[in-house]
Formats: sequence, structure tokens, C-alpha cells
Amino acid sequence: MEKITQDYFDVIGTYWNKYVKEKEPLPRSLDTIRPEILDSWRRSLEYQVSPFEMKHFILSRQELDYVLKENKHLISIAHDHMQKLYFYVKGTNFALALVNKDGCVIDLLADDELIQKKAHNTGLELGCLRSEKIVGTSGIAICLALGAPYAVYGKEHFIQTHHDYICCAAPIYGQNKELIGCLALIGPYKLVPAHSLGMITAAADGVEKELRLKMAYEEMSEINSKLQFTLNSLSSGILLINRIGRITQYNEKASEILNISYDLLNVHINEIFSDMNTVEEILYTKNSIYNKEATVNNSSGNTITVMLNVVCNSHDATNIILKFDRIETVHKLVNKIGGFTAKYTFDSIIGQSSCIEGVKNMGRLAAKNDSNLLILGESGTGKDVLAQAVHNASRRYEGPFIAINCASLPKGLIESELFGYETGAFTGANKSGNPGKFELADGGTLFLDEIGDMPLELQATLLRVLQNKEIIRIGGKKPKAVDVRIIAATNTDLAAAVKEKLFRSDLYYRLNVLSIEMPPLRERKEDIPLLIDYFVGLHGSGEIHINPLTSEIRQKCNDYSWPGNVRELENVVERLLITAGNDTIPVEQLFNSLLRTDFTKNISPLVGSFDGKPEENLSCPQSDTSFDSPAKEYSRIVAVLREEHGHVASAAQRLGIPKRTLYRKIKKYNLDLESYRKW
Ligand SMILES: Nc1ncnc2c1ncn2[C@@H]1O[C@H](COP(=O)(O)OP(=O)(O)OP(=O)(O)O)[C@@H](O)[C@H]1O
Repeated sequence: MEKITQDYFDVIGTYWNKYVKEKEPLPRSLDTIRPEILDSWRRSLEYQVSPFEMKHFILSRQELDYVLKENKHLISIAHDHMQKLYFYVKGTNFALALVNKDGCVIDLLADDELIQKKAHNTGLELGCLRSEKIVGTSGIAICLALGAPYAVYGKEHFIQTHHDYICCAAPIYGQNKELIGCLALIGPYKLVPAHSLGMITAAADGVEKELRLKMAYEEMSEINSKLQFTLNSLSSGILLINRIGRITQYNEKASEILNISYDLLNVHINEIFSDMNTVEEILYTKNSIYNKEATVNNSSGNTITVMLNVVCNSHDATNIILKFDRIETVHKLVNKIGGFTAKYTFDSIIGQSSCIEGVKNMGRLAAKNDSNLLILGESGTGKDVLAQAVHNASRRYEGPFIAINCASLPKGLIESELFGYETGAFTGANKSGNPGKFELADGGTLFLDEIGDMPLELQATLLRVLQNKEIIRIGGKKPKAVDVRIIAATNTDLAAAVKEKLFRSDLYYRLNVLSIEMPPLRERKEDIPLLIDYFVGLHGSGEIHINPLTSEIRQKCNDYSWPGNVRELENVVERLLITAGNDTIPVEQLFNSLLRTDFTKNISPLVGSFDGKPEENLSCPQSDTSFDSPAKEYSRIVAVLREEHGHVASAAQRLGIPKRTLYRKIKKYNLDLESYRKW
């Protein structure tokens, strides 16, 4: 800033008289007046500011409150700086003002005398407007117009009453380099302290820096709270740790899983994970870890198993993310995705015959307690359906329903399927180990279908598990408690198998705490019409109807022995729906198609095709009995298994044979079910 001399001060008074007071036209430039002053005078004249009268424009209380709120950060930071500065000018009749970008005074520190004079000369008070449009040329007005520090001396001011004052102002910029206001020092120009403009500029600079820091800090806190909000919305436990293993951030789910109420910040993960190998693996190998089972300590001193995933960006990663879920949660998900849920309820067991009503009543009783249940009955009578209904009516209905067919698995695999295995338990085993069906069924029901086919040597292990309610994985040492209700089913005569020493008597008695016998369809023929309606609804498009059964047809149904039971009836209906198109199916057609078969021989009604065409033309069930050579049988089974992606129940349904028979044939032809599952 150029030095203002007494000469300049005298000469400026002359010019003010000429151009402001007398309103002579202002020249484009005048060497003797600072150009910024000349420009501001010009603007002030345009705004029609009166040079002789100080107009007071003060915001209403409401407007002021709004402006103060809008600028609260600026005010809170600037106030400290203003106080420090005011300490040096206090008592010298000077005022310090914080002004917003629109020229409104939003904070003021001033000597009483100056404030008392406000009505007459300075017009300075909280909420007053000091913009060029109101007060004409002033330090504040030019500073806000130029966005640079500026001092206006004595008669440079546009309004006469300001001629005894100096006004130094320095701009304050916001985070995005936008002008947000200025800091001004106003007082009698004759008493002006040396370097006033420098002082006010330094203070404004300090305000600006602190404000930026505060804004950056607030932005960071906001990002952090968004991150924390995101982390808390996750259903997995999350721990962020630094390279030495101390927790730097975590989410609510982590505290919940670990059952820890204290702050986890800075806690070392060796206090969390009970297995030091896991801690070392996380900290020293610096490799990401996928789905590893790990044990963690919870606050009650118990260990719980979690499924752990570790994400490490690179070998010199400073942050490592640990994501973990309760193993039970993972199992629930697996069960849900794998379809290990029970869909049938007692209401969806179709039938009103007294024997099926008896079964339902027994089932409801069984659902009320947790004892093992044995379901007996021929193939296709609905043992699986009943087991699901019992599960759904039991207290375990929200838990998994896991079914395993003991006849379907090669002997060597049943054990690992049931009890799981640890890492490297045997060649070909999954690297990270695998839970068995018992673990997956934890909290729910395990349905052991075809229990009669359980190999004798495994029966002892199963008995032990049923007694102790804990399993040990193959290759593992630690027993694991499991809370599983067992429902077993068989279509073989277990009591006879016990006598022939093919089934352990102790296991038989353990399973046979409660038993329910599913009646064959031939003993509840009154349910057939209901079942037909049900299967038409289930498999039809909704537009197909079946006419009521004639007495002749009823008689035919009664004469037929339904060796495949409900499954067979379902197959017949499904097949008819495929061949019938969209019309009403005359019930005669249904049973004429049955008539093509020789009921008296008790063979499946699905032999051959309904329309006499070769079987290959039909994409519908075909009984195995129709295969006239093992080669044809083999290729038909392979084709259906392939189409059904190795799903035995669906394949058996399509082939029109019981699952058990299909399993026998799979064994006979040495077929690898897994290879079809990949199709
Ligand atoms: N009461 C019923 N209500 C509705 N559908 C039934 C009923 N009983 C059986 N089903 C149907 O029959 C099919 C065969 O039933 P399920 O598999 O339960 O028989 P199962 O006795 O377990 O046979 P297997 O001994 O061959 O395993 C089921 O898929 C279901 O569609």
C-alpha cells in the first residue's frame, strides 16, 4: 500500500468537494487519486448514496439470526482472532468488525465511545449493512469489491461523516476459494496504529486457515461417519486393523458377535482370536484369506466359531480388513441358498381319510417334542413330506431342514457328508475343511432318509452322536456340540433288519422313540380325488380342469394297487397335463391311459406312451420297467440325470421310479452323480 501523506489527504479533500459534493463529472483517471477510490466514488454516485447523510440499514432480529446461523463457523473462528487483535487497540476508540460477503456486520468488538457514536457517524453495530450501495466508498466496500486488502483514509470515504476515520479491511476466503467476508479495523484515522492493514490482513489470514482446517476436519468427520454408518449397516462383523494388529475401526456387528460392550479401538487381535495360528496368518503372511473357520473369544470367556475373510491390499498394506460371520449365520445362508428348507406343512399334506388324519395327528404330537422320530412306509407315500411338516410345526421351524439320503451316497462318503472334515483330512478334501450335515442342521432338523441303508460300521458313530449330541469332524480332535433333531425314514422293515443283524438294535431303539407309519395309497383311496385336484393345480397352467370321477373310474382306482403310491399318482397327473394341452381333461382319458397298463400285475402305469407313439417323443416319465435292454435303460437314465443336473428326486420322478430304485441303478451302472451336477 502506498504511503498516504498529509498532502494527499489535503488534495483528496479538494477532489471530494469537487466530484462528490459538487457532483462535477469525474475524469477517467486522476494521477493524484488512487484509481480504486475514483472507481468506488463513481459507483457510489451511481448507487445514489448521499454523501451528507449516513443511512442506517439494520437487519431485523429474524434476518440477523438467520445470517448469524449461516455464518456460525466463520464467527466462532474469527471471534478468537478478533479478541487477540482487539487487545492491542482497546481504549483507542477503534472497532473490529467481521463482515459477511454481503457487507453485513456479523461480529463487532468496539470501544463504548465508538459504539455510542454509531447513530451519528459510524453507523456501526451488529446487523448493519456496510456495502458500497449503502455507505459508498469505504475500506470494507472496496475490499469486498476487489477481494483484496484495502484501507480507506479520511476524505477518501464517500460519506462526509466518515471523513475522520480510517477503515482497513482484509478479505476472508472459504474452502473453495470463494470470498466469504472480511475483517475490518475502523477508527479515528489520526490515531491509526502503524501497519494496521498488515495486522488486519494477518488476522484474516489466520481466520481463513483455521476455517479451512475446521471445514476439512468436518468433511473428514462426515466421511468417517458415513463410513461408520456403512460399516454398521453390514450384517458381518468388520474389524480394521493396522499392520501391528491393533484395531483402528470396527462396526456394531463386530461388537455384537464378540459380545463385547467396551471400546475395541486399539485392542490387539490376539485378544480376540483364540487361535494364535490365525493371528499369525493374518499379520505375517499378509495374504488375503477366504472363508476360513476361526475361533474367537467372547466376553463371557467362551469361544465361538466364525467364518473369517481377510482382505489385504498388498504386501505392505497398512490396513487389513477382517470380515467375519457367526458360523451359524453362514450355515443358515447355505441352507437357504441350497434349498435346505422345509416347504410342507400339515395343511399341505393332502388327504382326509381317517388314516392320513391319524398320521397328521401323530405328526403334530411329534412336532411338540424334540425326540427322535422314525417314519416308516412304502416308497412314495410321503415320508419326506411328513418329516418337513413335523419340522415346520416344531419349535425348530426357523432352523434348517437338512435331508440326506443314506442310500444315495457311496459308503466312503457318508461319514464326511454327515460329520464334515478338517483341513487336509484326506486326499481330495477341500483345503479349508467342510462342515457336515449335522453342523449345517444345527438348530434345526436332520432328515435321514433310507436309514436302513446306513452302513453298519457307521451306525455306531451315528449312535454315539445321537447320545452325546456332539460331533467330531474327520481328521479333527475337538468335539463340537450340535443341537439337531433327528427324523429318520425307511421303507425297509427295520425290525427285521435288526433281527438279521443288518441294523444295530441300539440305534433302532434310539431312533424309534416315536414312530409314524405312512399308509400306502391303496389303503386310503378316498384321498385320490383330492390328490388329483391338488396335482392338477400344482402342475397345470390353471386352465386345465378335470371332470368329476365317475363311479366306474372310482372303481378302477380302487382296483388299482398304486404301487408307487402318491408319487405314482402325481406322475400320472403330470404326464396327462403335458399331453392334454390346455383343455379340460375328461377323467375317462386319465383312467383310460391307466387302463393301458395291466393293473392286476401291479406295475407302474407309466409304462409306454399314452398315445402309442415311441417313448422318445414324450418328455414325460417313463418307468424303468419299460426298458427292454440294460443298454436302453442305461442311456435313458444317463439322459434324464443329465437333464436334471444330477438331481435324483427329479430324475426319479421323470423316470417314474422310486428314488431308491434309481439310486440302486446309479450304483449298478457306477454313475458319478457329481459329474451330472456340473452340467
Ligand atoms: N399327502 C401328500 N400331499 C401332497 N403331496 C404328497 C403327499 N404325499 C406325497 N406327496 C407327493 O409325493 C412325492 C413323494 O413323496 P415323498 O418323497 O415324501 O415320499 P417318500 O415316502 O419319502 O418316498 P421315498 O421313500 O421314495 O423317499 C412328493 O414329492 C410329493 O409331491
